[in-house]
Amino acid sequence: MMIQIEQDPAKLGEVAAELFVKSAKAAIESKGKFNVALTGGSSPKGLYRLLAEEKYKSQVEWDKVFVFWGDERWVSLDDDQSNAGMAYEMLLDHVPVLKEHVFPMWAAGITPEARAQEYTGYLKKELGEEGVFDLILLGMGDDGHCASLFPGTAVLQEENKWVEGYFLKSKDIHRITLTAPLINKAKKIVFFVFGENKANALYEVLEGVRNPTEYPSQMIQPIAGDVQWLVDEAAASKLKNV
Ligand SMILES: O=C(O)[C@H](O)[C@@H](O)[C@H](O)[C@H](O)COP(=O)(O)O
Repeated sequence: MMIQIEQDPAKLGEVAAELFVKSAKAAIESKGKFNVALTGGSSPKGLYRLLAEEKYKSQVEWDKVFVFWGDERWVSLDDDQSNAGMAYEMLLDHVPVLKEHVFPMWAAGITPEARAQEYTGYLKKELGEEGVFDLILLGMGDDGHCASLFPGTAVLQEENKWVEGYFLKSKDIHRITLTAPLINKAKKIVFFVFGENKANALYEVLEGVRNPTEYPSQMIQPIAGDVQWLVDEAAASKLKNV
């Protein structure tokens, strides 16, 4: 586990962009492709903007990049709430990624539960049975959730499935999410945690007693890979061991 704290979130966007490029290069060099899961929320926007700029864009072999998501709100791509819609707008529409290599979680005319199975099929095809992502980006909510692993939800108990679709009562919306066991197989996981409203949850997740039902981000402990936390000073303000 590594934690980097900066006053300015823009600096962390640059750190993440360097890391994305490095991770893509290493994966493409070793196996000819890069499997990445993107995150929604506001925190990764700086990273997406940078990756769409020439400086970083030119360093990635986009035709070898396979794009998935950590989670999605069950809304169509043109909805303001769509994580995939945001990523297209900020990044994917501006880089030469191949359309058939981009896998939004939402699809029309199917239930989120059935889509979760379908999505698992795409993952098995591109990642293989091992299910090891090269890179997974995650945000964290002020309640300690990440992806759509929300406090007190049944998906937190999942041990086998890679993807789950379910109705999130507290937000009155269906969600689809990668499960913790799949996320934990990744080579590299990067958390973005920006803003004072995250300070309490971040303290609980990193330094509080173990209680993943209440603070699901505590479940993210890669088996063989590593996790890097990119945190601004406001979000880090309650941490003691840094
Ligand atoms: O669909 C979602 O709800 C997101 O993927 C979620 O997990 C997000 O990353 C956090 O809520 C942090 O969001 P912010 O970056 O906007 O604080």
